[in-house]
Amino acid sequence: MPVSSEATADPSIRVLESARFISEHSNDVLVPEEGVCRAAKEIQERMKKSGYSTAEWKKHPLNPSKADQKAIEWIFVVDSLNFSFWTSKPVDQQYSVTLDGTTYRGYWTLCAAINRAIRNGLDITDARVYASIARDLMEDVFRTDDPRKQEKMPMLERRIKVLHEVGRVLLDQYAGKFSNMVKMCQGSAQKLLDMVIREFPCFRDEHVFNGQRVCLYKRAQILVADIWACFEGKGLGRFEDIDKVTMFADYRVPQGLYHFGALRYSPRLFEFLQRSEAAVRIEGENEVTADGIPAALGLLPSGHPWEIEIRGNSIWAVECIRQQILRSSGVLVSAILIDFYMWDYSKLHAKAMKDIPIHLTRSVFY
Ligand SMILES: Nc1nc2c(c(CN[C@H]3C=C[C@H](O)[C@@H]3O)cn2[C@@H]2O[C@H](COP(=O)(O)O)[C@@H](O)[C@H]2O)c(=O)[nH]1
Repeated sequence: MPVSSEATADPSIRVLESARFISEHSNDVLVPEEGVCRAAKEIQERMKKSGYSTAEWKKHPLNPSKADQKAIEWIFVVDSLNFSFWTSKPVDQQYSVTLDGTTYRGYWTLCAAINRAIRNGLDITDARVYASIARDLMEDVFRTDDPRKQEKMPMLERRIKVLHEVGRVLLDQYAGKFSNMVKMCQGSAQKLLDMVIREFPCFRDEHVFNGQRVCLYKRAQILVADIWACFEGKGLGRFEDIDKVTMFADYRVPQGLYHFGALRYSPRLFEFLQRSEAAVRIEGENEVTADGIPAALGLLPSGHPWEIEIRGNSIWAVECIRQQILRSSGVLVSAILIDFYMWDYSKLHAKAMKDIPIHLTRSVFY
């Protein structure tokens, strides 16, 4: 199934076609039918019991509690930097940020650091601030408050470059506000995705797999999904075509899908992933390649076939789960809510998943 390479097809449709193409041409990752059925049953029951909905989004203490234009600027900066938090360090050495007595790791360090900066008087969600922010200021934004910890926020240089790039475009063409781009899409998530992918190269999560261009658009789609969830599908977060948005291909949800049996790796891939975590723990990620991406033994370079197989099959697995839930119960669940649920579940049950390795890629895409 060749991927519609033309930009005419909606971005999320291009992602879904890419996911199907990747799944049909994978050698080391599989979406087992019986695992999908088991996962669909389990996930649907759990989501129903927890009453999982967009209302959950604002309940998290680090997410904006009010759906307004400030929240949109906050979501835009966070989702511009929403990539590559994984660490091979033991928990007590991991980079962390503490806010209001809670210590955060992984993705949540980004949100805690942004909120701490705003409280300290630096409005890091204002394009006039971040479009030209200096390195020392960004080091302070992401400082850890535990002097015993050596580890820092990964890929600081790339994060500064991303902020400069996206801030410049907003100031030059959208009066410095991402909410102006949201208003221009007239309630179409796909139109907004098109604009984001066109205007911001760092969101252009596209690769070549098996000779075909494939689109994964993880950060562009989660940006739209976070706005939709924050506004609970109303006002500026009302998108009549939101249901086309797919799962967001990161490195955490594949772990949860594997745990539920909806994803399987070949023995050689599984063993490589296990060894990588150990290798990176010993080796560290010292040397940095030309474009500022750290390289080391055991890392999967961005665009590696195995990385694309894991990410593409994760999108496809969630689509199969979504279709299985519809078939078995007549209930239409969005890929977004399945994704949000699976991500939260994977974080909550990290211990139960510790023997399922994640792939280690340093990338600005996820
Ligand atoms: N597929 C998917 N990937 C997601 C998220 C989120 C955060 N969204 C939550 C925030 C508000 C809503 O309540 C959402 O639940 C972050 N990530 C990705 O995970 C990785 C971080 O993992 P760790 O190192 O373990 O923290 C990294 O690639 C990051 O880009 C999601 O929802 N889905």
